[in-house]
Amino acid sequence: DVGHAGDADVRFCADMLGRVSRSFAAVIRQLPKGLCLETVVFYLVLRALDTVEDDMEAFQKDPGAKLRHLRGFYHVALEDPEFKMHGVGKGDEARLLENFDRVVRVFQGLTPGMRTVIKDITRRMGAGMADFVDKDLGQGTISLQEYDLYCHYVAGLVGEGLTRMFAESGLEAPDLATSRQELANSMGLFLQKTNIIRDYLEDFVDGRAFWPQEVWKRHAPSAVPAQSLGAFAEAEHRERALACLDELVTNALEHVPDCLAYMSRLHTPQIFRFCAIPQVMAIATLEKVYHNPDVFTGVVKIRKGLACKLIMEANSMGDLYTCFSSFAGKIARRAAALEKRGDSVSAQTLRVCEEI
Ligand SMILES: CC(C)(C)CN1C(=O)[C@@H](CC(=O)N[C@@H](CC(=O)O)C(=O)O)O[C@H](c2cccc3ccccc23)c2cc(Cl)ccc21
Repeated sequence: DVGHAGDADVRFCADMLGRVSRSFAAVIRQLPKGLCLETVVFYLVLRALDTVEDDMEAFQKDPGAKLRHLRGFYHVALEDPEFKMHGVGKGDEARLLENFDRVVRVFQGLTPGMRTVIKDITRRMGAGMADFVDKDLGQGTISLQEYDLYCHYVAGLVGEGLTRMFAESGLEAPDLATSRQELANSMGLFLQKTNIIRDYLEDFVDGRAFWPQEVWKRHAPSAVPAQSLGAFAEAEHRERALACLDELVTNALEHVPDCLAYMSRLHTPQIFRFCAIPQVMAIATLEKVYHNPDVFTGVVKIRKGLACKLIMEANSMGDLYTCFSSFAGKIARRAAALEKRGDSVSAQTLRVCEEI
């Protein structure tokens, strides 16, 4: 029972989830009652916010409007049961915003505790996104510290929100929500950094560059910002581009011990799987992109067959240790071979892989 939100609204949310998130929808649906609908709403609210942040055309005539929408989304969107947005995003994401009032009515049917978490995370994420819109990400984030801060806003906060929702549902211990913020943050950073590394070309074509200048300047031919990032796609800069890529993969791998520590504290099987499946997909993706020039000419995705195998082997910490050490071992072997050829980054990669 979700209060005055009609069944039609709940059905809309369930249908929309399947449209905006390919394989992850099935993972959310297996969550227990008392957490499933809450997570669907949370996912859709975050997706709506992400759609506003991502739209580079809709606010061209009034850039201030994007900042106002991002900073005000938690209040305007989640308080107004008639809230809709037209002309933002495309395809199913635009449809989500045009019918957002239906999500709001389901949100308002959730318990006060759940609403508090979702509203708090939406507020802080929107404010953080707005800060970075100003920084003109076309030049890439400046430093590794800003890279971590951006990932904290768009993904680390999701970890904090989910951790608090797990506790709110009574299915996981509250201590996970208080003392373990750092671990929950790492869960998000690991996923987001993997996405940013994998989506290099796609983002560059969209005029966005999330790769931190602090890293690619070290390897980029000339210090001309926007071109350098694009120059990586050209063959003659291939070696430098791969060194930059390997450094970012190594940086992402540093979060693995925290992610494993976080998941070792989960007790509910469905919640464990909900957290573990994106993690095993990410470690497999990092292994596939490490020192892989295809990253600069297309989007490197793991094969469907491997994805299915990973999903079947994400049921216990034993499964996770096996999966993570297997992929870390593959990366370490590639790094060792590169180090023999005088590669500069691979020694650091080896050190990080030995920690996993
Ligand atoms: C940016 C992001 C990593 C937070 C996005 N994010 C995720 O990536 C999804 C997975 C997903 O959407 N996969 C896509 C793959 C793809 O789109 O390429 C799929 O369709 O299979 O998982 C995360 C997610 C799941 C479980 C625990 C998490 C802890 C901290 C942070 C995020 C956590 C997620 C949970 C929620 Cl509630 C909302 C968003 C996310």
